[in-house]
Amino acid sequence: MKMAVIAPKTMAEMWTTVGSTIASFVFVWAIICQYCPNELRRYVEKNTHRLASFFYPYIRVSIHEFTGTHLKRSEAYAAVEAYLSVNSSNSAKRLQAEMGKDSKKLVLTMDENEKVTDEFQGVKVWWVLSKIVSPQRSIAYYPEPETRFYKLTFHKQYREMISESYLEHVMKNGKEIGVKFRQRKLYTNGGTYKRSSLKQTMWSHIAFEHPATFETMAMEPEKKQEIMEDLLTFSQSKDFYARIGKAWKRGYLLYGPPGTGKSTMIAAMANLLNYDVYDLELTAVKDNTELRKLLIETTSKSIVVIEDVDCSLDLTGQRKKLEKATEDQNEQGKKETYLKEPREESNISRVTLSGLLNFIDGLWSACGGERIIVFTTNYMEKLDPALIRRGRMDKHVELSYCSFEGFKVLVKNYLKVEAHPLFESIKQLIDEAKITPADIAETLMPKSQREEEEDAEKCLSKLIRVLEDAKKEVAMKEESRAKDDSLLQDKQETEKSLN
Ligand SMILES: Nc1ncnc2c1ncn2[C@@H]1O[C@H](COP(=O)(O)OP(=O)(O)OP(=O)(O)O)[C@@H](O)[C@H]1O
Ligand SMILES: [Mg+2]
Repeated sequence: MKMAVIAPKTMAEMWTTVGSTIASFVFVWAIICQYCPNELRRYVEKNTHRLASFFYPYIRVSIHEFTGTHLKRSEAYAAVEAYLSVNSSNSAKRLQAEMGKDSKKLVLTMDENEKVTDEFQGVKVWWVLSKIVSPQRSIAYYPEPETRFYKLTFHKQYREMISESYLEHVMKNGKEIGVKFRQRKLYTNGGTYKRSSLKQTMWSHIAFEHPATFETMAMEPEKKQEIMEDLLTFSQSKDFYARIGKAWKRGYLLYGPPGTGKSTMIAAMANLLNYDVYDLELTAVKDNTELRKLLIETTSKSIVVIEDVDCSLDLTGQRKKLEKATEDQNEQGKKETYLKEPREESNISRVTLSGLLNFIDGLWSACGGERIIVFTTNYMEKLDPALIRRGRMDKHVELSYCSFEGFKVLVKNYLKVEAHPLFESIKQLIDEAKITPADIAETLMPKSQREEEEDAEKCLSKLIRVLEDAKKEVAMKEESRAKDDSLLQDKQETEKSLN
């Protein structure tokens, strides 16, 4: 009974003493800060830290999302994030949820300031996710620049074991988990988002969910097989590239008329290799420096795509104009004039051909590794030869009008038909009709579920009519071209005879 009366009083007294000691310490510290010379202040500060760490038995390790001058998200941070999402999300009470692989399941990761415990070989460690908000706010409308970091705390007696075995275990597992569970992403640089700090990415992304595969692509089987083998060989050739001293990347140029499957093939490539896709909108890139920054921010195991590269920039023109300027009087002056011209209009992209060439195979292009660069174009002849020479664009793939082999793939995909008496007529027509897989796909598209099951014949008959019309059109075009050619020839001969 006596104890029960005395204990609260003693506790209260004790807290009063602790409180007044802290208050006196703060008071003395404030006086030191205000009146003491800097040297003395630094001396007191240093020794206070030493004293504190002498009594504090724990060690802390921070793993930042972006570090110092690094422009890329830290791989170590990503590995810790993945590791903790699997190993410790059960013990965290506040979690963040993000869509996982193929949008099937939510992946949970710990929320900011949440503390979780992990155990390794009987040793307990603690992880906390924190963030630092930079005191310099750039522009009021944009979010404050902030960086996040994981803080690992463990007892100092396990220092060696944690720094040698545990961290290695976290990195190894985290990377494996990251590859296994990550939702692949489709990135673009085309948005209106502006960077508020160096540490925010220039790419925005959504989940990559394109269903195209090489199996569903209409192409000659041998050509398809060759491309698939080339891609798989590339993805397994890390050591080979290191041995021959070449950056681990490969360039693909896909060319052909519209609707022949260039974009579809990029999706099929990404699905085959399990890569992310960076769809680079070149016209939205301000200049070569921004292009380089975008490149540095791409991760490995990715495909960087520039669609319709002939339309993206006046690459051929740029070079020609430059050459002309060089030939003209006052070489240097003219060259500079041209280069400065677009600066007046701030929206015009100032990416140059040499900037793009550097992007593909300059020194920076090697960072990250395991990257495929794909250009697509409808007009290969419009491109500067330097841009597409072998070594830069290692593989040139022509996607052309639909062949009979391609048709068989499409009809199997769309109508689930592998053989039909009407196939023979289609085989006779298809090469001369010069029709794209996109047009065939549209004709074969069942208008209802019933049609798919019951009326393949109707679709195939319709396709035959479409092919016949297309064949007639091709014949007419060829006839008119022949007429034009002969007219031109006549004109030239008349001119020659007059001269
Ligand atoms: N080779 C192909 N195999 C299967 N489907 C195809 C093929 N080519 C085209 N298609 C179909 O046609 C549509 C358009 O194709 P896609 O966008 O890939 O053509 P593209 O060559 O990229 O055209 P563009 O030059 O206009 O960008 C696709 O949605 C796809 O369904
Ligand atoms: Mg396309």
